[in-house]
Amino acid sequence: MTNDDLLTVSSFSVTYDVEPPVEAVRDVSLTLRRGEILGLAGESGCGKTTLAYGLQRLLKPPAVITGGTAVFHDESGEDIDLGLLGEEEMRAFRWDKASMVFQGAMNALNPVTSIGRQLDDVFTTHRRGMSRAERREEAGKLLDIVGVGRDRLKSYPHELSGGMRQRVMIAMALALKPQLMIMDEPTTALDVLVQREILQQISELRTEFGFSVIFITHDLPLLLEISDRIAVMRAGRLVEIDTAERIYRQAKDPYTRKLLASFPSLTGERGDFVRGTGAATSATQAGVTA
Ligand SMILES: Nc1ncnc2c1ncn2[C@@H]1O[C@H](COP(=O)(O)OP(=O)(O)OP(=O)(O)O)[C@@H](O)[C@H]1O
Repeated sequence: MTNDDLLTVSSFSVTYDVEPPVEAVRDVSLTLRRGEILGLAGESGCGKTTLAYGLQRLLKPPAVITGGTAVFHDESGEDIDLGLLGEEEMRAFRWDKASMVFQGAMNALNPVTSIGRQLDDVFTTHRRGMSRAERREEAGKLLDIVGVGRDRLKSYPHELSGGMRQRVMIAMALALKPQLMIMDEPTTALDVLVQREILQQISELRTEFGFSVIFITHDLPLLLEISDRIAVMRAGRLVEIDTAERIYRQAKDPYTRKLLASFPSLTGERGDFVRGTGAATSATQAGVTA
């Protein structure tokens, strides 16, 4: 392990204790680096969501973590074994150090409270020392950062489009400057253009703020665009983990190659996969996407 690592997952396993039991995550080991976007790919049902929720200790019965560890290497230098945190500590950890944006999160906003107030609540609960003016300033700044704009502080969720509401959720996830953001299909419900814009922004934000992202989707072309590395899961197991470029050009595992081949947009001309600082744009221009 080096200082560049943020999270070390070792032999992590989760079973749904139903009849017959479902071994949803089997013996998964991986290391997440500080500041990287790690894409988690694989067909529906391969265990992506279960792994993400398991790491955040958000699973409910009948799910049981049957083995393994997840250790968070905090920027303070402290190593935090997530399995050893109590419920309260884990809740604080989730806001403070590792936030989550899930599919349909935009519908999780409170419909009868303005978005400014909802952002304010995050600070009132978790940053008790902040003054009212500071909270307001910070909430406005966050709305600017995610492209909603501080003039929307007084808006209610129903006054915003789906894309705007999802951006608000991303602002909330960013509010306490976490070191990790786990995003589970955060943009699938949105229009493709809006989706791209938001992802582009997340990529820029992580460069600015230095947080890591675990990004889950079964949209492999999209992952190839935005991820630094991609982890491929199949039937609960991690079959391959490598840079997006190597996954695209020379995937080692036959299943990864099969998965790539199932996206018509990726099977045409090879060799035109370009990545730069504006990864999403360059890859799109290179014709990698659908
Ligand atoms: N509450 C549950 N009870 C029993 N089995 C479950 C439960 N939740 C999920 N599973 C099973 O666990 C396995 C992994 O599911 P999971 O949702 O983690 O996969 P996924 O890769 O995230 O799929 P998707 O992309 O469709 O969300 C699947 O076989 C699923 O049927």
